[in-house]
Amino acid sequence: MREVEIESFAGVDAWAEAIAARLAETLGGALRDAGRAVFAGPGGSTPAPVYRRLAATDLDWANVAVTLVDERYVPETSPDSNARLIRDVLLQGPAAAARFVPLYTPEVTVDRAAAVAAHALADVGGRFDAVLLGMGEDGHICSMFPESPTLKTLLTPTLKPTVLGVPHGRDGLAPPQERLSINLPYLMSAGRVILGLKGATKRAVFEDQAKGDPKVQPIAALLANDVPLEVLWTEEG
Ligand SMILES: O=C(O)[C@H](O)[C@@H](O)[C@H](O)[C@H](O)COP(=O)(O)O
Repeated sequence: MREVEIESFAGVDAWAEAIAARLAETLGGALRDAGRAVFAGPGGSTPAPVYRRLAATDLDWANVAVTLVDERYVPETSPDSNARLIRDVLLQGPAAAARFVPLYTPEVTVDRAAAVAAHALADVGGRFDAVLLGMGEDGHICSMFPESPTLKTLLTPTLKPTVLGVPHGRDGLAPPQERLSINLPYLMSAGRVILGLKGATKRAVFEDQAKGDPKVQPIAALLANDVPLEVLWTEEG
């Protein structure tokens, strides 16, 4: 199990600036080396300050594909939609030129939507250059929720990178949503994975979960499977 240093930042501005700069650096490197880049990010309440800064970065955004690490199984008109957050906050200004690859597909089952999303991600290379993750206070990342029936499959390191449908019931939303989530192999094959944490509670959860069982605890799985992980934290919750 790898040890990962938690890098501390005094305040959300410095924290968001540092994360956005590292994501932009990695995307810029992929654009220089391969002429294209792929970014995957989360929804939730944490990433917006990072997305605002990343959106303003001077990159060749027309050659960047932007996608999600997970999605609630709702249309973009829903306030719960992660795609809506990406379109409203990240795909603005210079970044509006990026190609967005959603995970949600209307009028199918969540598992059919996951198969369509897996195909769409494979179409943009089946690998992420830069990934931003958030974490819930239960230690979930992406839609890898404790005790979810899909958790063990999502955390199986030997599968190919893919997207799986996640039954509702564990995400703490009201009403609980079915979800779509990338699996651990997508994080193992990524160029850079940054986990952004805010507040003392999430820091303590990370430190506790890091010692856990990689078969059923996502943070432990990140550390046990050589994910190129950096953890950036700020006290400001
Ligand atoms: O769909 C989502 O909710 C996110 O993609 C999810 O993976 C998020 O990163 C965590 O739930 C943390 O959420 P907060 O940032 O709101 O704490």
